[in-house]
Amino acid sequence: MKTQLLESHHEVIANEDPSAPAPRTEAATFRFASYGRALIGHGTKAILDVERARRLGLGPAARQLLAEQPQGSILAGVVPFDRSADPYLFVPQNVEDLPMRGLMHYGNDTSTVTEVVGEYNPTFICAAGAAIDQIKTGGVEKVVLARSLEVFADEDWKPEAVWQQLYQQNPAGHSFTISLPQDETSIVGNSPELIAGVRRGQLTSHPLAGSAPRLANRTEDQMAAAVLAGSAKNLAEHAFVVQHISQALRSVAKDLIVPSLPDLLPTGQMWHLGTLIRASLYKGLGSLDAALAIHPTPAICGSPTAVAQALISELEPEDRGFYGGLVGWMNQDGEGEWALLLRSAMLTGNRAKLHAGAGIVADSDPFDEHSETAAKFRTMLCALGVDREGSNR
Ligand SMILES: C=C(O[C@@H]1C=C(C(=O)O)C=C[C@H]1O)C(=O)O
Repeated sequence: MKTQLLESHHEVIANEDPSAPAPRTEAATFRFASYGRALIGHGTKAILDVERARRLGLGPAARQLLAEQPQGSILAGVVPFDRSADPYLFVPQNVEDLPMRGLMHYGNDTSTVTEVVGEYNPTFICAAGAAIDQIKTGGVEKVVLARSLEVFADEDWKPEAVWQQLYQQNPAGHSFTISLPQDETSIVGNSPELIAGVRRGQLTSHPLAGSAPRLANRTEDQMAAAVLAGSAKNLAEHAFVVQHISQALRSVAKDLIVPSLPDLLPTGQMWHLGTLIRASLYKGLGSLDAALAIHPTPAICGSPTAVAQALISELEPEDRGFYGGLVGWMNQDGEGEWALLLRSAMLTGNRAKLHAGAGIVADSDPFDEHSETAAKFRTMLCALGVDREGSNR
């Protein structure tokens, strides 16, 4: 799919020979794997000027920057959860489009974990209780609260190794790394949620809301999925997200096709309710415009958006940064993929900082929501080597 997306790309280096040695891509500034292929960006040719983005709007500024680049360039990067904070979007010096199977050379060779800090988080439980009180008072229906966790290793984390682990565990997700220009930090993750994908003008969005942890016993796991699919609370929460997104997409697309019932999406660690929405993107717009029209969805923020966002700033002890934002890429035809930035970690030296959140509604139980975030952490924890035996689905 990506080969077709980038068929006009003059810098693509094909690597279809299965006997060829795995290309080494340790120095990549961007990696984005989905559908069995990966875009690997090297170097940084240009960075989107945040002043230009403020002046023109992020979507138009991104398209303008791409139009100034040599044919075949792509824009890659991250947009924060908070739309008023600065994005980090850049044009890699060159980009390769490679089959994932040719890239997997790390195996289980990740750093050894020495300490995990924050597995039980009473502050989150109190914040969830306060959010439930606010919801019952009125003015806000749902707020998604997140918490963080730190994992330390005996040596520096290797973003590429963690990325390969994530892909191995969840090949159906969108596995990414981004090297940030400051602090020698990389963001790495495996998102199950496509906010906007565009190919030949056709837009797809696959919002998720409503979750349950996967279970080791096969029968129990199937039961958990069936319970989720029949849960009135989760179905209502899901329908609400789909309605919000369908409405928001009408500003950038037409001919929306919205299934009336969600499907069940399994990741290695979670079951989710998901709805595949399809539409035709208006001419002249790109995949980033579509993603920005939806972001932040009630699945990561809450509803109404502004009230939920204010409550998140009040109740969460730290700024989310890029967690809950967008990660992806776009080419000069506007095609591309933007995923929700979650099931992720910021890697700085030997420290990994993880985030996970859960949607709080009037009948939520703070302890259950804490458990849901614990289940969502498992994607990254397994990739980092904590609890790897729980990742064998
Ligand atoms: C907030 C997270 O996940 C989001 C919330 C979900 C839910 O409430 O069911 C499901 C998927 C994501 O949209 C996270 O993984 O940190």
